[in-house]
Amino acid sequence: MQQLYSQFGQLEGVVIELHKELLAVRITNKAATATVFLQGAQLSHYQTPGQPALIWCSDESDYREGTPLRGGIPVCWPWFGDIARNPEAVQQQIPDHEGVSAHGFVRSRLWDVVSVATPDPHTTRLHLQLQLAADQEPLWPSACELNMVISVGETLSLDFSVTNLSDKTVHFASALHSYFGVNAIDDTIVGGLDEHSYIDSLDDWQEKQQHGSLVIDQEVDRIYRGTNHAITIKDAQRRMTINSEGSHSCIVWNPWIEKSKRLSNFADDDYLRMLCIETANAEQDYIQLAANDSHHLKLTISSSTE
Ligand SMILES: O=P(O)(O)OC[C@H]1O[C@H](O)[C@H](O)[C@@H](O)[C@@H]1O
Repeated sequence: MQQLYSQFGQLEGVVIELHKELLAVRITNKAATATVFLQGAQLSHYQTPGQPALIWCSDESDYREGTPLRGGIPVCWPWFGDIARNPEAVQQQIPDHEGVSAHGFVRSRLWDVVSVATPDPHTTRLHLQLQLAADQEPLWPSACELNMVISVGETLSLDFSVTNLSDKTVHFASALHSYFGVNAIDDTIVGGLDEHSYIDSLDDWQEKQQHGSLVIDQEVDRIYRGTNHAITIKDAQRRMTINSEGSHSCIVWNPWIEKSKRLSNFADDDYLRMLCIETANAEQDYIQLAANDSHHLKLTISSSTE
């Protein structure tokens, strides 16, 4: 912490802080506030002045090493959800599937801070990195470099990139598992999914078709296909817009009443105030990355009250 503080803690609007066992960078500039944890490069908070927080994070998160926070934007990599539900090519990259947790392993790993910059009073840019050396990771033997650049300003943007440093093509799935804060889930409409097909994981992984806007009035856990355009979340207070690059799939998830009771670090009624729209490379949209190539998964979030 001392070293981080002397490197980056002197910058105006940048505070290095400890939440129980976890280090975080707290950012304040003229346009927004944000908090990013070094564990998992996980953003937990983003808010613009006079607006409710855009990103939701559970008050029950326990801030322990090895446990991702419940909320914010966890990074899922190199598989999404249950490993057994990933494409064969992704599963084959992982040597041993026994007892592995959902959503890969990098969301609970400690990332390095490469730089923090404030190019102007309205923008702060944080660059985090995770180096995976060849044959050092039980769950990922190929050498890869993961970078996350988070820009905090009037909009929030994340650029998650993977560079394949091995001499073979690698295959992976990924997601920026964003938990959005909503005023009331039963007064929330998701736009941008009309006429898209999706996989319904709650109905035997059947393929279905979305017609019109999506209203959340029950448990929802779906992988939408072909979502390489803006998606909107409209509640009583505002419209949030999610733009992505390098992604053709997104997951829409709300645990609703019964699953909320079973979820870790989640209050029974938290489902009323959150909705996950996860910018992803999931299911058939998994990434095949040649040696020395990089893939960028980018997400930009903005909101307006009109
Ligand atoms: O509890 P976690 O491992 O963080 O997963 C939370 C949720 O993530 C995704 O959205 C999945 O589609 C859900 O099935 C899962 O319950």
